[in-house]
This record gives sequence, structure tokens and C-alpha cells, in this order.
Amino acid sequence: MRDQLASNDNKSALAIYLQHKAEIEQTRYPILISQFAALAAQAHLSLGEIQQAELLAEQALSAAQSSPNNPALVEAYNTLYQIAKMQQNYQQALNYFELMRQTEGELNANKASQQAAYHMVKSEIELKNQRISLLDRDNELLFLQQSIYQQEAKNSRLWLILATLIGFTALVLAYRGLTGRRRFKLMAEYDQLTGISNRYHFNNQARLAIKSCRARQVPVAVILFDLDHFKTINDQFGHATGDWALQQIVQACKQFMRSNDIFGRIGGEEFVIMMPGCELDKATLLAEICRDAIVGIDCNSSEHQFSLSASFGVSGSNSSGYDVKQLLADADKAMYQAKAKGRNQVVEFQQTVS
Ligand SMILES: Nc1nc2c(ncn2[C@@H]2O[C@H](COP(=O)(O)OP(=O)(O)OP(=O)(O)O)[C@@H](O)[C@H]2O)c(=O)[nH]1
Repeated sequence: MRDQLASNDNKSALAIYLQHKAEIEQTRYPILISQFAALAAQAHLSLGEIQQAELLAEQALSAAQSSPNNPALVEAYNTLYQIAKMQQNYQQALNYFELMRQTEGELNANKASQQAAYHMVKSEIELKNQRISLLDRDNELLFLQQSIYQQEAKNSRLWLILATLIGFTALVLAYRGLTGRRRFKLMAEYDQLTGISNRYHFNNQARLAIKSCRARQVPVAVILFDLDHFKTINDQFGHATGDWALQQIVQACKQFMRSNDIFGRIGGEEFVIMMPGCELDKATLLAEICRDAIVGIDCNSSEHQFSLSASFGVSGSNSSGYDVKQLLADADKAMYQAKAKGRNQVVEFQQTVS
């Protein structure tokens, strides 16, 4: 209708009004009813239909009573103002004019406060939106931080597992190295069959012991012994029986030795005992004891019938000095004397032994 009124097509505007009047009144919506009535009043006024215009303007005013801030009030007062002016009822026209201006002012003020409220609400919403987006970012940051911490914790756990594995592997390798070295040392220093020192290790230990005895000026003695007719035992009963006999002999002699005596196997069936701090006569006595122990070995447990004996030579630092080679050589000479004398006996090395 506003378009028709703007283009001064008042009849079309009224036609629209009449067409929709009943429908609009049924809505019982005062703003709409008053608006339509006010516009129709304007159309009638423009067509010079004063009575209808006044009637509709009055209708618009009464419909708008229940809805203040209604623009239809301004239009209805304007129509009534125009009519009063045309009828030269100037007092009435002034009243309507003032009512129109007052209503217009109230509308504008209301519109302004609505706009201000709208802008305030809008800016509050924007502020809230900004806070929400800031909170979202904070949340994102917290989430990222949390996932970084989780990743760090995961990495730490991995490093811990790796370090434990490395440590464990290092321990295993170190243990293996240690046991390997110990096994190798045992193999390198001890006789596999009897478990006593081999020639190499005996010599090293003997050198140290002699050095110490010389430094302390204490005597040292050497017993050297060789099994009698051992070849015959091997030949008659086999190498395994010979091995068994060698082990038995070592066990038999070992039981009479002190902890600092050095017992070594320096040949196939040749053994040596170095006794630090021991005089020649005492060593000769021990040689006798060992000889006796060897003779006393019960060979029946080898499942063969035979007996064992050994020939002994004894030397001491008093006549041979503090020298391993010399002590061994002199004990060897005495041992050959024992063999020559018929075996199974002990001979002390004397300077006269040749
Ligand atoms: N079973 C065994 N026999 C060995 C070992 N080492 C050396 N023999 C044997 O020892 C015997 C030494 O023989 P001989 O040197 O002739 O000495 P013997 O028969 O004891 O004679 P006499 O020393 O003169 O009394 C040889 O048969 C060697 O094979 C060993 O580790 N095990």
C-alpha cells in the first residue's frame, strides 16, 4: 500500500485495503490493523474523501491505543491534522499537530534507545564471541600443551626402557666378558686334568714366592716327583686309567699342603711343590708323606689291578739359593737319584749330588 500511496495511486491502495481488511482484522494484531487503517485514511484523504479518511484515522488511533510506539499513530494524527486544517478548525489542527509531533518524538526516542540497546547487545555479543574464541584458543593451547606433555612422558618412558635395555645388555656383556676372561685365565693357568697350576703359572707364582722369601730372608724348598713306570700303566690299562691315576695322586698329595704351598704339574707325570718358609728337612718329611700317600692309593676303584709309586727329589734355598731354575734343577737331580736307587723313595739334594 505504501508503494501505491507513494506513486499517488490511492485507489489501488484502497483496493488492497478493502481486499485484505477482513483478513487483517482477524489477526487482532493492533499494530497491523492500525497501520492499514492509517494508510487507508491517507488514501481517502488524498482522494478528497474526508469523512472516510477521518473515520479510518479514528479507527487507526483506537486500534493503536493498546500499542504505544506505533508509527500508525503519527500517520493517523497527520491525517486528522490535515482534515482539521482543511476544515479550518485550526485549534483542532494544532492539537493533532502537537500530538503528531509528540508521538513522532517518542517514536524517535524509542527508536534511538532501541538502536542503542541493539548496539549494546550487539557489542556485548561480539565481546562474548571474542571471549569464546579466546577461550577456544586457550583450550587449543591447553590441548596442545597436554599432548606435548603426553608425548614427552611417552618419550621419557621410551628413553628409560632404552637406557634399561642398554644397561642390562652392558651388564650381560660385562658379565660374559668377566666370566669369559675368568674361564680363559683358568684355562691358561691351570691344568685341565688335575686342576693344579700348569708349568707357566707355577713358574710365575714360584718367582713371586722366591722374591718374597729372599726379601724376608726366609728359606724356601722344592719337592719334585715323577711317577714310576707310568708308561706301563698307560700301556696296560689305557690312557683313561692313567688320567684317573694322575688325578688320584694330586688329591692324595694336596691334603698335606699348606695354603701358601704352590703345587704344579710341570710335565706329563711330573709334579712340583714349592714351599715358601720351609727348611729342607721339613720338605723332605712332606715328600715322604706324599710318597707314602701315593703308594697307599687304592687302585681297585679304577677296575684294574695295579699300584702307584713316585720318586721324589727335594732341594732348598740353603744349598740352591733363591732361584727357581736352580731349585728345580737340583730337585730334578735328586729325583733322578731316587729313580736310580730303585724308585719309590725320597732323595734330598746335597751339593755332592751330581
Ligand atoms: N694317561 C696319561 N698319560 C700321560 C700323560 N702325560 C704323559 N703321560 C704318559 O706318561 C708316560 C711317561 O713315561 P716315561 O717317561 O717312559 O716314564 P715312566 O714310564 O714313568 O718311567 P719312569 O719315569 O722311568 O719310572 C708316557 O707313557 C706318557 O704317555 C697324561 O696326561 N695322561
